[in-house]
Amino acid sequence: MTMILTDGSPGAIADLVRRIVHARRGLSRAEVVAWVSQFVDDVNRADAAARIGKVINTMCELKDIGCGTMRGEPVLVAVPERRIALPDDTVVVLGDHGTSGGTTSEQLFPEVAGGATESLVEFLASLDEPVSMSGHRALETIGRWTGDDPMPPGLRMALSLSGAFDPVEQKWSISKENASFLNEWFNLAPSITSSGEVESPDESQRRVMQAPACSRMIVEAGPGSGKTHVASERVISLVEDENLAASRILLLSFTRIAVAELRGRISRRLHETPHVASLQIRTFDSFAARLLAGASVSSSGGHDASIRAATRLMRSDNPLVADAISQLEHVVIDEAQDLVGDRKEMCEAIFALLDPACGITIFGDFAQSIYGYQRRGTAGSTLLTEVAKRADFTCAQLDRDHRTRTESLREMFSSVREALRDDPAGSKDGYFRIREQIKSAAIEHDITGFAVHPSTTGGLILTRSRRGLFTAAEDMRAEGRSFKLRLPDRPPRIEAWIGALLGGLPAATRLSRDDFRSIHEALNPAPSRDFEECWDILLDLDASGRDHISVGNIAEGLEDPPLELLSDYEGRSGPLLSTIHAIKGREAERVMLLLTRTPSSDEVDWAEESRTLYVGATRASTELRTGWLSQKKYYTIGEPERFWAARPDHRLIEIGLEGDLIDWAEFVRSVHVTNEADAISSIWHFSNDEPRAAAYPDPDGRLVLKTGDHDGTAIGCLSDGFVELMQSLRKVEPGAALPEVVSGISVVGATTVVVPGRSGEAASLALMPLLGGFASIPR
Ligand SMILES: Nc1ncnc2c1ncn2[C@@H]1O[C@H](COP(=O)(O)OP(=O)(O)OP(=O)(O)O)[C@@H](O)[C@H]1O
Repeated sequence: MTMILTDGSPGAIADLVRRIVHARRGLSRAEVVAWVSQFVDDVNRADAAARIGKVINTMCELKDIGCGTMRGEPVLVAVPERRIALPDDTVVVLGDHGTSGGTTSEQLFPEVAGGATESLVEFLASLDEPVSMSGHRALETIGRWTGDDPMPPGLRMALSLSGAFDPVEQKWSISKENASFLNEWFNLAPSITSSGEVESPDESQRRVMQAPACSRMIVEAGPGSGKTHVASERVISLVEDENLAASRILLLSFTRIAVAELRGRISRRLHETPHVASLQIRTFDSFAARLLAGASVSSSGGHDASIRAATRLMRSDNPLVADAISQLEHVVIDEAQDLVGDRKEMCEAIFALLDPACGITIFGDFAQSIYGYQRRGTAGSTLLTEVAKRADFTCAQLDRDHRTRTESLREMFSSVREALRDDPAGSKDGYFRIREQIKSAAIEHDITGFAVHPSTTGGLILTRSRRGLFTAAEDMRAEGRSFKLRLPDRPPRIEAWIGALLGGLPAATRLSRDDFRSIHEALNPAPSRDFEECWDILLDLDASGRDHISVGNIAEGLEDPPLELLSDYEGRSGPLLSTIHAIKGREAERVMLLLTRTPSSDEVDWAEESRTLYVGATRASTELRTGWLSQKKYYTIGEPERFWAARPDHRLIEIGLEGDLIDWAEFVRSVHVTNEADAISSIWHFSNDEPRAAAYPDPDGRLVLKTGDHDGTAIGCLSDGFVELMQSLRKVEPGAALPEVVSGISVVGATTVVVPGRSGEAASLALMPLLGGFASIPR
């Protein structure tokens, strides 16, 4: 072995460590440190030893060398070689390779020519702890860790492999490709834009934003033209420039997430405006629920039934309702191309009651109309097409695409939209032509192994159908990849710690900071947010401006929860898997659009299929890829569709859709829950452990979900709707005897729920489990 005086760089130290371990196959750690120290040119021996120690730790962590103990003494041993391909196409080698990286190399691991044994994707996927670091600043190619918290081990390992990394100084220098890969992998670059920055409008946007408050306007424009952006700017301008009172503006959109995003953006901009909280920014469903509650009309049977009841109410000449609606001075509606059936009729009922001076701004894009199956016989009719026929509306356009970052995407966004406009009826040939146009705008297409493709570390993975989504999730799982899953038709999730801490307390309960601290400290397992963070969130929700909180106020604040407490997916890190339908209106830098060879089913609506592909492809701002998916076979049942499968002695049925559990108040009443706090504590424990639960029949003929066996704590109760479906799968009458047990139900999390007060009392809080997977029903 030649003796070299090193510059003390981590790469040089690693090289020396590797040499001696390679030569001796295994020796004590102290011996390695002593041997390497003599070559390190540092006057302070203790510093040098500490430096060498850190490098050795990093090498052990990455299994470049093995570490263990022999007779109580730490030892280092040689381990087999692994070659890891990095996103920038270089290959680094770990383990017992006998390759010298050169004594001045900044890199901890030498680069080699030739094939790799695994990719960085596989390496990172194999780590135990998936890491999502959203909220941190994105990594630059040259940088230094400045977070107050210690650098997560996953990031440390990834940086060590990706280029020059100094584990002592926590500094790095890596290639552009590797940096962008790591940003995606660790969620460092926000992939779904929800930025609240003020962007200066283009001319066409300005015309819409600044139109007189009384104008009635349809704004029909393509993806990325800023419809949602302009919808919120329109509201801001109505308040700031046209002096409309916040309470007289109604903005309706589809999902709670979209509404929370709009509300967040608008209230940040209007924070100095008095009564900004009285802006009515709602989903169609919550608008209907409010209207019914205001008129003391109760409605059961889910969202669609409430929408129909609200429409009937508005058409019933009820003076209170007519008065409330006629007070409005402006109504804004987003995504009008998807307003069909009951929701479309509800909007028309609203319009009929508006004062003639009330303005209306409707945003939509014909090319993104993808809810045809809701139409029920009124083919082609959406709020957008209906209003376009009215003489009292003018049409405006937005003419710039603000989403795309590449020329090929920009070109595809507009040419496919033209193709869709030219052929509204659609055809099979037209569909395949559009598919080819989309594929040629992709930076890669025909990807077959999307689940091992290095691009699928972040961004969106989109499927046409739920069936495709389930299959894609299974493929990712089989490769050990972490991902987030957005299942349509699932209940919304509000962070569970609120229900876990305050659930079951009477609405009138008041808590001081110290009271809350002791509840927070006692919660086991501890919530993911620390005491200070939780307290600040609750003070905001309470909104009374006092230094204590009341449960009733928090419950009221959660009726329109802020975005930071809401999520519409399960899983913590990795790309977001979603159906195209469930992702409309959102965007990401990177999109993997998964195609199936031909759309299945006998009666294909080719125009709708084409528009759906278009919506999927236009979510991408920078990188679009297309891949192939071979869908698994499942049977479906019910509306919305859910999967089931037959087994020799049982059937499996998908569980966890919205409405599969009865609501909290009914659960407490009908299952005779005497101690709500106990039930909530069990739900909290259960949702953290994510084990399986089972449902057992009770004497009243209900299927009660329990932890453990029949004597476990009740944590929920299956709804009549679910039980009916289940009985029909068993091919028995709905009222026939229930099975002795329905097992295998996964508790995938929990959500805080608001429990409406009885007869005018304030609302309170509870915690409900979120279910997933397939329930097993004996034949
Ligand atoms: N004037 C502008 N300047 C800069 N960025 C803008 C501007 N207008 C919109 N954007 C940005 O462009 C992107 C697309 O905007 P937005 O999502 O509102 O479009 P959209 O028309 O609603 O799209 P889609 O129909 O696909 O839902 C967003 O990231 C938005 O912040």
